[in-house]
Amino acid sequence: MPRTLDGQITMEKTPSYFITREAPRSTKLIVVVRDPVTRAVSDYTQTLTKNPGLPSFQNLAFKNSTTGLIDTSWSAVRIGIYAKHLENWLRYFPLTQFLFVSGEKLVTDPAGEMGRVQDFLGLKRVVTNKHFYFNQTKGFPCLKKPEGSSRPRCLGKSKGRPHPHIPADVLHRLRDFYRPFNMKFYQMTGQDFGWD
Ligand SMILES: Nc1ncnc2c1ncn2[C@@H]1O[C@H](COP(=O)(O)OS(=O)(=O)O)[C@@H](OP(=O)(O)O)[C@H]1O
Repeated sequence: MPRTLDGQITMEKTPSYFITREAPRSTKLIVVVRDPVTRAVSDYTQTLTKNPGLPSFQNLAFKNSTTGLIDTSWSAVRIGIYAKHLENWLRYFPLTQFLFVSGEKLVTDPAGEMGRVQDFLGLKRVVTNKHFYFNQTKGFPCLKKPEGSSRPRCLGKSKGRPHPHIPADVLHRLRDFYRPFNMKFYQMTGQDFGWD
């Protein structure tokens, strides 16, 4: 991470920070969370692109496919148990240092979520609705015209990839598995993300 000078804000992002041991103390923490079931499939999709010989999603998600026992040691599943990870974080950081951004709203209302981010960081609301448009081809919002560029800018090919088909009963079992953790997470954050 680069040194931060007076008047500057250093931003760093990766999902794995949420489950790692090392993290600076005096910092604001922004966590983008989406439905853990979709998150697991997204995670799997990303790994599948790098390793096409990967076993099926259901092979990795279940310890035992007959009993439906979920394999929580698989990181794609484990990361989505947000309440557990947040429990650890709250041992060291107060809830006020966190902002939880809805991954779903980031797609349906990017300006709204960015408004919350700017408020949380104590910044003027510079990024607003007028900076976004919905790109039909990409199927996601994109930036109209980033600073210093004359062209619109969407996120790269690796963001917003189509997901493989996962059997409905597999998704159903996973949804049942996450439900109590989701409820706990809503309670802890005071936000209902509407994943059920
Ligand atoms: N505007 C816009 N354009 C494209 N994609 C968008 C956008 N907003 C949110 N998303 C969602 O971001 C998901 C990928 O982000 P990740 O945080 O998983 O990426 S990474 O882990 O840092 O590689 C990615 O997940 P997948 O759909 O599974 O690819 C997207 O759903």
